Amino acid sequence: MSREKVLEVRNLSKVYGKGCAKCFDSTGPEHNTNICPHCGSVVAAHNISFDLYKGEILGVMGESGSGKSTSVNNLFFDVMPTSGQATFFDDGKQYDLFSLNAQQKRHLRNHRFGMVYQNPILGLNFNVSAGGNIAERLLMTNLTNYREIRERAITLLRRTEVLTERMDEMPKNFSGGMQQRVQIAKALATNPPLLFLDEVTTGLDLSVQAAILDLIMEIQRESETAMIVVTHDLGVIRLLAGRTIVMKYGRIIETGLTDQILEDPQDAYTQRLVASAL
Ligand SMILES: Nc1ncnc2c1ncn2[C@@H]1O[C@H](COP(=O)(O)OP(=O)(O)OP(=O)(O)O)[C@@H](O)[C@H]1O
Repeated sequence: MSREKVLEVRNLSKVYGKGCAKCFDSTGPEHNTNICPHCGSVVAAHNISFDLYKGEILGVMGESGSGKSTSVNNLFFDVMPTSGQATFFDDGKQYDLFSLNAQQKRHLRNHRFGMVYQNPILGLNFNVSAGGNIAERLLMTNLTNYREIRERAITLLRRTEVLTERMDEMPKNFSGGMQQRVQIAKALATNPPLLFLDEVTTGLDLSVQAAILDLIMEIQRESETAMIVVTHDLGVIRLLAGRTIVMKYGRIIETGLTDQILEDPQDAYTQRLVASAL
């Protein structure tokens, strides 16, 4: 795997609420809470640091409420961080993500990042056809010709194994698995170098989950897209992620190669997570 850095995150923190001077020292795994006892604010993420390389899939694992989504949503600009830095490296350019203006953020979201949410309603426009959803994203690129856009949408839907006969139907008529495939097709429309996947198989039937995970692995093999996969599911981590971060009460409690973490977890919490999945 190439070691070209795509993303560098340093000391990212997010507090929901007004916050106080004691928030960080009074929360975290050693306090068994992410709620500050002094001011009631939620320390959703604190001191999150990691690097991501081209072609790599990084897993972010932890139980519900541990801060996984918050950490990723900061990077996709869905949430504003309380503090920290994140640098995105793209085509010889460097972007300090948390200092960008609204237009620059829009540019990265529309052209260079892709996001697939657990809930397809967040990633798809349910009032527009499947093909139209992809066209919306393609229109943000240089493609303006109707036929070219439709052909590219067909290619993407074929790639994600959505029947192209159904491309003019609304995604609300589709099964959950198909909605996820359309979301993935839409996210890939601009060939983004960075893709965020947040619990994308949660709630789907096991066989549908397996097919979506296969698709993600195929995409990784054939493109150099770097991905961050957020999940509470150890099976997803095992299959997809080369390296993994384990979070608890807003902190990273363990990080390393996925094989190592699963075979020899160092932290007691990770040991319990791994044991419970056996
Ligand atoms: N808008 C918000 N306002 C207040 N608290 C929030 C908000 N969003 C998230 N939180 C809190 O931040 C903490 C981390 O939430 P987050 O969604 O990042 O966790 P998660 O690990 O992704 O969990 P899940 O898998 O359930 O989504 C939780 O305690 C959550 O209740």
